Parts: sequence; structure tokens; C-alpha cells
Amino acid sequence: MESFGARLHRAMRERGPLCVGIDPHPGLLARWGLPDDVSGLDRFTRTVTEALGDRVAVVKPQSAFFERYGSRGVAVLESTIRQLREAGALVLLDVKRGDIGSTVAAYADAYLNPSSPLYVDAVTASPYLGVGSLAPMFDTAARHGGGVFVLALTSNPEGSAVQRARGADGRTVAQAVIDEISQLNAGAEPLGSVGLVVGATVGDTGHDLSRVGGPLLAPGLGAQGGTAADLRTVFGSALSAVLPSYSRQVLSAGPDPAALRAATEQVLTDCRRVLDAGKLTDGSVTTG
Ligand SMILES: O=c1ccn([C@@H]2O[C@H](COP(=O)(O)O)[C@@H](O)[C@H]2O)c(=O)[nH]1
Repeated sequence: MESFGARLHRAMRERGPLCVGIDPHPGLLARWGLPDDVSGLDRFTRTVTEALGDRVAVVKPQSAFFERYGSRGVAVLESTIRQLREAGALVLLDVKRGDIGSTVAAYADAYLNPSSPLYVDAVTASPYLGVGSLAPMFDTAARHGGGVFVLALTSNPEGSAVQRARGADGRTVAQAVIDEISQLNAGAEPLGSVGLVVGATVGDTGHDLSRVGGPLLAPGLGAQGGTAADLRTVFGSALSAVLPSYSRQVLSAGPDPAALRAATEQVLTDCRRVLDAGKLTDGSVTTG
């Protein structure tokens, strides 16, 4: 079975290094002329899926915007996941789960076990009950070719008080997370299956991302103020592993499918310019 890291590496090469988020904010639904109810949610997500599912490497539904409609919203999420996977996109469910290990095992079954109706290629996870508490997720992901993206340096301004606090060994909380995930990916080729979330808005934090060995999801671009050029500052020599992620910036171009595709092309071009330049300088251009 092919690992998530290998599948992601191929998807990024074939479709381009980009993740587009499906975040059906009430304001976006209104802008698209859709009601803030399950029918509007369904229409919104179908439009995005049909416009982008066959061309974007990774699509990232934000679970919260489906959960706010209850079980019928979750049913829309289930069918969205199915349609996106059928269209060839990798689905990363942004659900930021974390708990004691025995409960994490149930979350792992919910999202990373192929028998679940919410089965996806990868999920986001929170390490604040200890990276070790996420072990059942890493194990289930490894067993079924799935991936996990662990929060390290989030894009929101409030995150730094926790994430940049220092422990007894002098390392920040974020660096401790980064180091533990780097160990999990050791030896994985061409890319590990455990990634990190590092916001494009965090600036030059001095954290060492050079040995992570897994993908680096970069939200915070567009609506939160991060730019493609910021990727160079934030990721330095680790640019080749970066998966830039946009939600509102792309979604606000809808509902016209052609406009959604054009917005996607535009952000991909912007990011490629920075990421390709990084590959040339760090010598990692090896793929065609
Ligand atoms: O550090 C993080 C982690 C996750 N997110 C999520 O990404 C999208 C961003 O949406 P935009 O519209 O592109 O701002 C959203 O679902 C967040 O929950 C993040 O922003 N930062």
C-alpha cells in the first residue's frame, strides 16, 4: 500500500503544490446568493467540488462549517468527501482533533479507517495533550496509507503565547512538537506521512523545520493576510515540503466555476514562483 506521503508527493507534482479549503462561511453563502441552511451548504460544496476536484492536489473541508448544521451537515460532508476522492483529489479534513490516547483511537477510526463514512486521506490534529497521545492516529494512518497534520505554529495571533512558550530544556513547545514529528518521519521517502501546520503569517520564528521530513501545510494565505512571498520567510530551506492552503481567497471568486478555477490558477502561479525559486536554491529539483 502506498503511503500518504508518497501519494501527496505525486499529487503535488502532477497537480501542483496547492491545497484549497472548503469553508462555507455564512457570509460566503450570502455572497453566492445561497441560503444559510443545508441546501445552501450542499449547493456551495457541490460547486467547489465540481469546479476544483479534478485539478487541485488537496482539498481541505473545514469540518466546523458542516457540523454547524448538525447531522444533515455531516451527511453533506460525507458526500463531499466521496465526490472529491472520486475526482482524484486528496482530502484533508480540517478537524483538529486531540484527546487522551484511548479517545484519539476512536477519532482515528472515524477519519482514517476506510470503513468509516467520514474516511479521508488525512486529518489535522492538535498536540496539546502531548504528541504521544496522538499515537493511535499515527498508527491507524500508517496502517491504511493515511496522513496526519499536527499543529505546530498556527496562523492566528493568539497561538504564539502557547506555542512559543519555552520548556525546561529551552526549546519552545512548537520546536518540541516539530522534533517529535521529525523523528516519526525519519527515513521516509520521498515524503513522510506526518505533516505539520505552520501558518504563512508567523514570520521568521527561528524554528528549525529542516528535518521534518513530512509535508508542511501553510494556512493563513489570502484572507488572513499571508502572501506567497511570506512562504520564503517562514519556511526558508524547507520550501520544497510546503503545501500552501487558501480558503476564502479562492472561494470568494465563486459561484462561477470558471472564476473559481481562475482564482485557483492565480494562487498556484503565485506560490509556484516562490516555491520553485526555493527549490533552485536548496538544490532539491529532482522531479520532472
Ligand atoms: O493555523 C491554522 C490552522 C488551520 N487553519 C484553517 O485554515 C483555514 C483558513 O481559511 P482562510 O479562509 O484561508 O483564512 C480555516 O479553515 C482555518 O480553520 C488556519 O487558518 N490556521
